[in-house]
Amino acid sequence: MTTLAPGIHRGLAGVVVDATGISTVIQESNSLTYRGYPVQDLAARRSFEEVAYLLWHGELPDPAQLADFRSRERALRPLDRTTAEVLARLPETCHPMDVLRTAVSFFGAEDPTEEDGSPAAHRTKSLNLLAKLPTVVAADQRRRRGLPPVPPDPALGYAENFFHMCFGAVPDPEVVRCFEISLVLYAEHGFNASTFTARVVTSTLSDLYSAVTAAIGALKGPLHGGANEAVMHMLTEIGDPARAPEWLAAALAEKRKIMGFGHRVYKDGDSRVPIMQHALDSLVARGAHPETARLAALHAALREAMLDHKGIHPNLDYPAGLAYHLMGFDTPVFTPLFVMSRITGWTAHITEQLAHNALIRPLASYTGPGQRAVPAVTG
Ligand SMILES: CC(=O)SCCNC(=O)CCNC(=O)[C@H](O)C(C)(C)COP(=O)(O)OP(=O)(O)OC[C@H]1O[C@@H](n2cnc3c(N)ncnc32)[C@H](O)[C@@H]1OP(=O)(O)O
Ligand SMILES: O=C([O-])CC(=O)C(=O)O
Repeated sequence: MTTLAPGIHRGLAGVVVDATGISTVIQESNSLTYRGYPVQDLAARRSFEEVAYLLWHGELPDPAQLADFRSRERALRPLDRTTAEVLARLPETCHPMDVLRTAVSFFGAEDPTEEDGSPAAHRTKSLNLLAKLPTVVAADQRRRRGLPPVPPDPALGYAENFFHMCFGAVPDPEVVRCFEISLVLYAEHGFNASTFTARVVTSTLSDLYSAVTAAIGALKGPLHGGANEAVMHMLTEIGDPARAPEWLAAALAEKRKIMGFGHRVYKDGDSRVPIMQHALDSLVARGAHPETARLAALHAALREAMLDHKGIHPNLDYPAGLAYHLMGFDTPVFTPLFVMSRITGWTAHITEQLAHNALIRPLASYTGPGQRAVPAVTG
């Protein structure tokens, strides 16, 4: 391991770079709050739409505010023809996160108010993205399955409508509820890498679409949001629950990172995991299929082996990855599902960054060659 000069914090580990009023992890009680409300209570009692409103406005909506928010979100869901055509031209070999990144960039290019950074303009743009991203994700999954898009249904809530656009049907309320819980848990998590990326872009006084496009790029990586997809690939690679300890020992010997485990902030377990694991358990209990039982046993066996070998706990991506598989989503779509939720946290942070802006520009300790003369050109 490289020894760093004093004062260097590689990866900004442990560095507090600004203040935020949006969310916090309370280490002593291993809990997470959004605007002061414990996330487990929000997941149990509130819809994802209410949580989005809370993150953006600072307070939960009253019934009239919620009704207005819901009707505006529902009206904004359809994609215009040009956007649908642009996205349909992207090669099917590209990752669904590339489709989302392109979509957000295109929404910015189409928006004549792109440069308007006022809080009111930000709220309109954020709601537009919240409403349209599921339409993009669902149409993309269907295209890859060789199916035409299913238009959004304004009679359905956010989570139900997403299932409807993906599969042409809404599953049992219990499955929809598990999905909604995952959206609430994924919505916001402080200065994580993608949110920080959005804040860096915003700090130059660039526009919201540029910040969100960059955040999608940061979330795609497997050390961050890409881990929920990577969990499923890993479970497929291991295959048999009995193989989990031996597979893990070999992977750790090769210094591989085990996807869905570990966290920069939580060292004794991610506060969101018990809630998501409970939702996953309820999905497993519904599935009579032997494949579901095998995957659940494998998931548990790897979690136990990781705790035994390394003492490292799972993060939210570990139960969310398998839960999304059991809900019927294709594996490459798992990280876009994270985007559909985190768009709320990103845009709340973009607005907060602008309200107290300072250009984010750290320093580096130089380790290259000392100053030297440029040699004369020969020949
Ligand atoms: C929603 C989210 O974005 S949550 C994060 C999702 N990402 C993942 O699941 C990817 C796998 N996890 C990891 O790579 C890491 O745990 C991270 C990137 C999340 C956090 O990393 P850091 O805070 O930088 O911790 P760091 O990588 O220094 O780990 C500390 C020690 O634990 C080990 N460790 C941490 N996580 C893992 C893991 N998943 N697999 C194997 N070893 C691990 C490291 O190898 C290191 O060991 P060492 O001290 O012997 O070198
Ligand atoms: O906080 C982090 O570093 C990663 C994470 O769990 C999240 O973004 O939800």
